[in-house]
Amino acid sequence: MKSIPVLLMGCGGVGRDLLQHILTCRSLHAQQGLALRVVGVCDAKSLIAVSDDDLLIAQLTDPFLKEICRFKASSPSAPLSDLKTFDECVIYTTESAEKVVEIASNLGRSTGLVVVDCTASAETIGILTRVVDLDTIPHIQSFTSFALDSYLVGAGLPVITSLNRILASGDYVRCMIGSLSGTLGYVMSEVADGKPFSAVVKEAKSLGYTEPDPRDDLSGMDVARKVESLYPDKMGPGKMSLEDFLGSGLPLLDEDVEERIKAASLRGNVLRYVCIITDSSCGVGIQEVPKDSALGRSKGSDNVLEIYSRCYNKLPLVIQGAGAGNDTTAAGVLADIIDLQDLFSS
Ligand SMILES: NC(=O)C1=CN([C@@H]2O[C@H](COP(=O)(O)OP(=O)(O)OC[C@H]3O[C@@H](n4cnc5c(N)ncnc54)[C@H](OP(=O)(O)O)[C@@H]3O)[C@@H](O)[C@H]2O)C=CC1
Ligand SMILES: N[C@@H](CC=O)C(=O)O
Repeated sequence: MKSIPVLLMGCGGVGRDLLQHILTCRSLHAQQGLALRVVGVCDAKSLIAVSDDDLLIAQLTDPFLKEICRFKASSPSAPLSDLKTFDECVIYTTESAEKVVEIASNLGRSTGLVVVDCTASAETIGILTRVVDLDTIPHIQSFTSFALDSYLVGAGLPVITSLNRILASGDYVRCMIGSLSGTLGYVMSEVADGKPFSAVVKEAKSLGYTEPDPRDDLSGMDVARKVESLYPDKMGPGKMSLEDFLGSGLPLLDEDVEERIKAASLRGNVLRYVCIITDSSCGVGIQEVPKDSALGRSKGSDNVLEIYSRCYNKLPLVIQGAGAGNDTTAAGVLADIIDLQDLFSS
C-alpha cells in the first residue's frame, strides 16, 4: 500500500469537502493500493498536525477529521485551536505558517503541491515563491508542472490537462473563447430568467460559487487571473465594506442589468461574461452571444471553453461542466493529489 501524506492548508468550503472526499474514497483508494494520510490541517490562525517524530508514519484519525469539518462548518470564524477534543497531535498557533513549510520540508522528496487558491494575492504568491525557492523540496521547484487542473481554471474541469495534450501533440491553438467564471455564468443565466441581479449574486455566494468577496468575481478579476493562467507567459498581463456592498450596493445595479438583458434578448442574444484569447490578444468582459451557441446555452455555474486549433478548426473542442462549487472543486483537487503521486513513483 502506498501512503501519501497530505497537509491541508485552508479548511473552508473546499478544504472541508476535500477532507470528506478523502474519507469517502478510503475503500476506492485501498483498491488502487493507495492510502491518503492526513498529517495536518490548518486555517488562517492555527495548525493541527501530528508530531514531528511521527510525521512519516502517523495521521489524524478519520473521526477527528470529521470533527474538524463539523467544527469549521458550524463556527467558520473560530480557529481550529478552539476545538474541544483533539487527537494525538500538536497545535500550533502563532508560528503555524512557518510550521507548514517546515513539515513540507521534512516530508522531503515525496512532497508535491496542489494549488486551488484563485486569489493570486500578494500573500499567496509570497507563499508559493517561498515554496519554490525551498531547496529542500526538490519536487516543488518546478511547481507549475505539478499544479494540475485544480490550479485556477474551471474548478475540477480537465482544462489544463486537455490543453497540455493538444499542445504536446504539436497541434496549434489559435483561439480560445470561454466563460470561465462559475459565479458569472450562474448570475448571467439566472438574471436572464428574470431574477434580480442583487438576489442572484447573494444566492451565488451562499452556494459557495463566489470568491470570499464576490466583487472579485463581478469585477472580472477572477476571470482575468484564469485567462492569464491559461495563456503563455508572453500574454501575461475599496471603498465599501463587503457587508455594505451586499446589503445596499448590489440592489442599485439591478435596473441596469435588467435593461441590458432585455436589449440583448431583442437581438436573439444573451449576455455572457467571456474571455477571448488569440495568439495576439486576450480580453475579458460582458458580450452578447447567440442564444443557441455553446456559450449561450450554458446554465448555472457551468464553465465553457471552446478551443480552436488546427485539428479543431471549424468546430471547436468544447469543455463544459460545473466550474465552481466546493464539491466539484474539492473532487478536482483530490484527483490532482492522486495524479501527483504518479510523478513521484518514477
Ligand atoms: N469554492 C469554489 O467554487 C472554488 C474555490 N476556489 C479557490 O479555493 C480557495 C478556497 O475557497 P473556499 O473554500 O470557497 O474559501 P473559504 O473562504 O471557505 O475558505 C478559505 C480557507 O482558507 C483559510 N486561510 C485563509 N488564509 C490562510 C492562510 N494564510 N493560511 C492557511 N489557511 C488560510 C481560511 O481560514 P479561516 O477558516 O481561519 O478563515 C479558510 O479555512 C479560494 O482561494 C478560491 O479562490 C477555486 C475554484 C473553485
Ligand atoms: N469564484 C470562482 C470559483 C473559484 O475559482 C468562480 O465563480 O468561478
